[in-house]
Amino acid sequence: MHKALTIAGSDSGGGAGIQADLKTFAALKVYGTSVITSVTAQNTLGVQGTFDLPPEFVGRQLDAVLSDIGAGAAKTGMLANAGIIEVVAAKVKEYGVKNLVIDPVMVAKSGDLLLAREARQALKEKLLPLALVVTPNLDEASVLAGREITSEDEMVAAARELHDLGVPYVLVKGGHLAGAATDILFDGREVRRFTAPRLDNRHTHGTGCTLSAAIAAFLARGLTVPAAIAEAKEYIHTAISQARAVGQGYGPVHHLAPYYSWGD
Ligand SMILES: Nc1ncnc2c1ncn2[C@@H]1O[C@H](COP(=O)(O)OP(=O)(O)OP(=O)(O)O)[C@@H](O)[C@H]1O
Ligand SMILES: Cc1ncc(COP(=O)(O)O)c(N)n1
Repeated sequence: MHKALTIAGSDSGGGAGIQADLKTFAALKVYGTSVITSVTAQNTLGVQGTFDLPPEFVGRQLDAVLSDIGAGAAKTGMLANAGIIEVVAAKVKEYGVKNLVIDPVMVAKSGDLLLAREARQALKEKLLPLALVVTPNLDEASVLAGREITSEDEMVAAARELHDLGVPYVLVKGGHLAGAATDILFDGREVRRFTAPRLDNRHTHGTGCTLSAAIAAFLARGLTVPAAIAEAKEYIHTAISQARAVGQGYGPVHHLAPYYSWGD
C-alpha cells in the first residue's frame, strides 16, 4: 500500500491544511496519515484563531506514525513556530523520512500569519536542507530569497538560489502572477516550466496545500519528482476548475474522490 504523511495545521473549514491534504491523498488512492501542528478556527472568510500544539506533542504524533506505519513520502504545511520546526526536523532525521515535500506556508490567503515571523530563519536553516522538494509561492520565495520576486525571470533566479541552500528540487509557483499559471522547477541542471491556462475561479482556498499533497502522493506511488509535479499540476488544475462556493468567501478546490461525487 502506498502511504503518505502530512505534517500541517487543521483548517476547520475543510479547505486547506490537513483536511485538503487527506482529501488529496484519498483521491489519489494513497493511505494518508497526519500530524497536526496547530488547530485553526477557520472558514472561507479567514482565520479567526489559532491554537498551536506543544512541540513535544507534535513529536509524539510523529513517533506514533513513523514507528509503526511509516511513510513513502511526507509533506509539511503550516508549522506555526520554531519549536515545532525543530522537532519536525529532528524526527525527519531520526526516522530517515525520504521524499519530503516542504510547502513553506507563512501567511494564509486571508492575510493571517501561519508561521511566526521569527521562525522563518529556522525554516530556512533547519528544515529546508532536509527537503527533496520545496514549493514556495511568490511571497514565500520573496521571503526566502530576501527580495521581491515578481516575474518569471526572478522566479528562475530565486529557484537557483534556494537550490544552493541544499534543496534538490525547487518549484516556485506562479499562481499569483497574471497570465498563464506557470510554476518553475530547478533541479540544479535545468529549468523546467509547468504551465496551465489560468482559470477564472475565485474558489482557490487550499491550492498550495493540495499541490504539495499531490506531489507527495505521487512520490509515494514511486514517480520521479518531475513526473510527480506534472501529475500534481494536472490534479490541482482540475480541482480548481471544479471548485464551487462553500460558505461566503473563497471556497475550497474540489477533490476528485474516486468513489463519490458532489450530488446536489
Ligand atoms: N487561477 C488559477 N488557474 C490555474 N492554476 C492556478 C490558479 N491559481 C493557482 N494555480 C496553480 O495552483 C498551484 C498553487 O499555486 P499558488 O501560487 O496559488 O500557491 P499558494 O499561494 O501556495 O496557494 P495557497 O494560497 O493555497 O497557499 C500552482 O500550480 C499554481 O500555478
Ligand atoms: C491550516 C492551514 N494551512 C494552510 C493554509 C494556507 O492555505 P491558503 O493560502 O489557501 O489559505 C491555511 N489557510 N490553513
